[in-house]
Amino acid sequence: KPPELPPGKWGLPLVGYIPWTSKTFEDQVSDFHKQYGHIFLWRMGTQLMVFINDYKLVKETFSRVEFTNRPDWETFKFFEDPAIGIGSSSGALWHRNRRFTLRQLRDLGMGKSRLVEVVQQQTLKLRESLSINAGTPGRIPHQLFVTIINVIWQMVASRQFDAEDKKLKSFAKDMDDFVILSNRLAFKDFLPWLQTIMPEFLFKRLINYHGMVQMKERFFAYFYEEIKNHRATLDPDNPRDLIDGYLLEMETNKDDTETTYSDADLAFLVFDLFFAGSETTTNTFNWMCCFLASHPHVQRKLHAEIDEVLCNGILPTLTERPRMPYTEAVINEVLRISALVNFGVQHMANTDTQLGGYTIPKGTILSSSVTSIHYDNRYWVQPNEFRPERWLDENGKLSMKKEGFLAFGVGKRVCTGESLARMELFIITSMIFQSFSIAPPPGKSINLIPDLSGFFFRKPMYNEFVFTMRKQ
Ligand code: HEM
Repeated sequence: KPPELPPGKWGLPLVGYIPWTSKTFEDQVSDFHKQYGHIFLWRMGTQLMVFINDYKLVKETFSRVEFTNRPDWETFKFFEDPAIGIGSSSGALWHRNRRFTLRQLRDLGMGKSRLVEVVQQQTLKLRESLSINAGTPGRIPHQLFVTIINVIWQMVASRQFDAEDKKLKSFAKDMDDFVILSNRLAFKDFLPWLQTIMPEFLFKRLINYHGMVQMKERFFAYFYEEIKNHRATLDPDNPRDLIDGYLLEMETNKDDTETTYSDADLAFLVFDLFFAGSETTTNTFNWMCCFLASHPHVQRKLHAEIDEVLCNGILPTLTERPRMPYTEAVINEVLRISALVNFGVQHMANTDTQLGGYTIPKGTILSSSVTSIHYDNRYWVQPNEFRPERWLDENGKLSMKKEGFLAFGVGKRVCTGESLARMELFIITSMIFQSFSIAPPPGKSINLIPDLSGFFFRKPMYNEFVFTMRKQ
C-alpha cells in the first residue's frame, strides 16, 4: 500500500482485501477502526474505500466540494449514464435538482397543512389495521409502508392509493425487488475486470442485466404516465405538486441551450424520492416499535405527554409539536440508537486531495461509520442505553444537539427529506401511541439485534408485537 494513503487493508492485486471471517461487515469495520484509528482504507476489489469513524472528520469531509460527488458506480448510473435525478447524480445537474427539491419540499411539505392532513388520514388507516388485530401478536401491518408511500405520492403527484390497489402493490414489489436485483451490479464496480474475461452473456447474467432493464422500463412507465397526465392538465397559476413545479421550471428554461431539464430527469428525481424516503421512514418507525415495546417506562412517559397535550383524542398537528418534547426526544433517540443508514450514502473524491493528513486519490469512495459515531462515548453517555432523556435539558426542553448525530448525514448532501421525515414520524408516533400501547407477545422479548444482511440498512429483525387499545 502506498504510504501516503490512510492506513488499512490493501490485499491482493485485482481482488483487494478479502476477509476470511464469518463476522458481519459492520463488525469488521469496527475491528479496523480499533486497529487503524478514525480514518482507514479498505481496498475492495479494485475500489479504494475509505471509512471515517469520527464525527468532526465526517463533517469536514462532507462539507468539502471535493467530496460532494456520488460514486461513479453502476448501481447509481445503470438507468442513465451519467446519473440524473438527485440521489445518484453529481455536478451542476445534481446542484440544480437539489435546490429545486428543497424548495418543493419546503413549499409542499413542511408547515403546509395539506401534507400533515394526508399523514393524519393515512395514519387513521394504520390505526384501523392495528385495531383489527389488537390484543393478538402480529407484525407491523403493511399499511405502515402504504402510509409512507402515499405521503410521497401525494407530494409528487397529488395521488394516494388504497392498500389493496393493484398499481400500488406492484409498485411496492418493484421497489423491494430493485434493492435485491441491483446488489449484483456491484460486481461491475468492484471487479470490473470480470467483464473483460467473461463471455458477455454470462457477465450480463451475473449482474442481472435483463432483470434490471425490465425494472427500469416498469419504473419509467409509472412515472412517465404521471408526467403525461400532469402536462395535459397543468395550470401554470396553480401548481399542484412537485411534478407540476418541475414542468413549469422546464418550460421557463426551454430556450436555454445548456438546460438539464428533461422528462427522464424528472422521472428519476421522483424515483429517488420514493427510494430515499420510504424504506428509511418505515424502518425508523419499526425500530420505534421495537424500542417502545422493550422499554415500558419510556412508553409510559410518552403516553403521559400524549394524553396531556392531545387530550380528548384530538389529532396532532405541527402546532402541538413544541409542547411535546418527550415525543421528539423519543424520535431522536430511535434515530440515534438504530443508526439505520449505517454507512451513510457513499461519496466520491472528484480530485486527488488530502484528508486527515493522508492522500485521497481521485475516485476513492468515502463512507461514514454512522454506527460507531452514534455509539461513540465522547458524544453519548452510556451510548448502548435507550435513553430519550439525553435529548432534554434540565427543564425538560428539547435540546437538538447535533454533535455526534448523523442519522440524516451532514454537509453538502445532507438528507433533503429530514423535515418531512421528522414531521411524519411525529404525527404517526403520537397518533399510534395515543390509541395503543405496545408490548412483546406474552413470554417473549423483542429482538433488538439489527439485521445486518444488507449493505445499506441496519434494519430491525422480524418481531411480533401485541398492540392493545388504550382507554381514551
Ligand atoms: C428517517 C428517515 C430518513 C433517513 C434516516 C434519511 C437519511 C438519509 C441519509 C443518511 C442520506 C445521505 C446523506 C449523504 O449523502 O451524505 C439521505 C439522502 C437523501 N434523502 Fe433522506 N432520509 C430519510 C428520509 C427521507 C425522506 C422522507 C426523503 C424525501 C421524500 C428523503 C430524501 C433524500 C434525498 C433526495 C437524499 C439525497 C440527497 C443528495 O444526494 O443530495 N429522505 N437521507
